[in-house]
Amino acid sequence: MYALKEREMIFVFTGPHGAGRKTVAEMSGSTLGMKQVISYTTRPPKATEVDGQDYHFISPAQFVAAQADNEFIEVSTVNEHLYGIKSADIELMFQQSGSIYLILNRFGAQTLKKLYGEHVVQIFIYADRATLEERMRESGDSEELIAKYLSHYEDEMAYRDQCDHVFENVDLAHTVFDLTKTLDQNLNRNLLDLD
Ligand SMILES: Nc1ncnc2c1ncn2[C@@H]1O[C@H](COP(=O)(O)OP(=O)(O)OP(=O)(O)O)[C@@H](O)[C@H]1O
Ligand SMILES: Nc1nc2c(ncn2[C@@H]2O[C@H](COP(=O)(O)O)[C@@H](O)[C@H]2O)c(=O)[nH]1
Repeated sequence: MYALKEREMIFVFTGPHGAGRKTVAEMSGSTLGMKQVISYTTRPPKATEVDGQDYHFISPAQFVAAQADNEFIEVSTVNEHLYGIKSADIELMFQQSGSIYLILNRFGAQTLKKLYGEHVVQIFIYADRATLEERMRESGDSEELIAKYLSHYEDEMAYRDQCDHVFENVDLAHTVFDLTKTLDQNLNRNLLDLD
């Protein structure tokens, strides 16, 4: 496991699927010069997804081999597919930036908190169930997939109390504004004059 240096910080974005975690994390992350650690998954890519950008898409055999080599710091199964974060990727991203971010379900968030303690800031992004359903439908997810994702909604929502910051993502510009300000304060930079 990569040993963090004193000032290195990990921001974990968690919350229900489709809440906008990826969207807001990328927007605030790029403003603050943070690097994302991309997960590996055995899930097939969706039409709009790019390998190496959204996920590293690998076969179940490749995933199992990497797991046997102890390459993953954390592994989770979601809707019958495997997801994981490689320790080497955390180290690599820290070579490029003093703070990194990941987008994980509650199990991944919990694991990173356990491993890295005070270095981890957990950020919960959510929207109400009907809004998420509408967003998933708009993005072209099948009814079967929408039902699968929504079956985790209540469990993911219950994790909000474990998180350091909670944002309801209704108006995107508003969420990104508040989030960027919060991250900036967590980094003790106060570089941004957002008021
Ligand atoms: N505030 C918002 N208002 C309307 N649409 C939004 C808002 N935020 C994000 N979206 C849209 O909702 C969809 C889901 O967003 P995103 O992929 O960022 O969510 P996520 O929580 O990362 O989910 P996933 O589990 O797919 O990674 C995307 O089509 C995105 O453009
Ligand atoms: N615990 C982990 N959760 C992860 C990881 N990579 C992604 N995720 C989360 O899984 C669900 C499903 O993702 P989807 O892209 O298939 O909709 C979602 O909540 C992701 O944030 C990981 O490495 N570990």
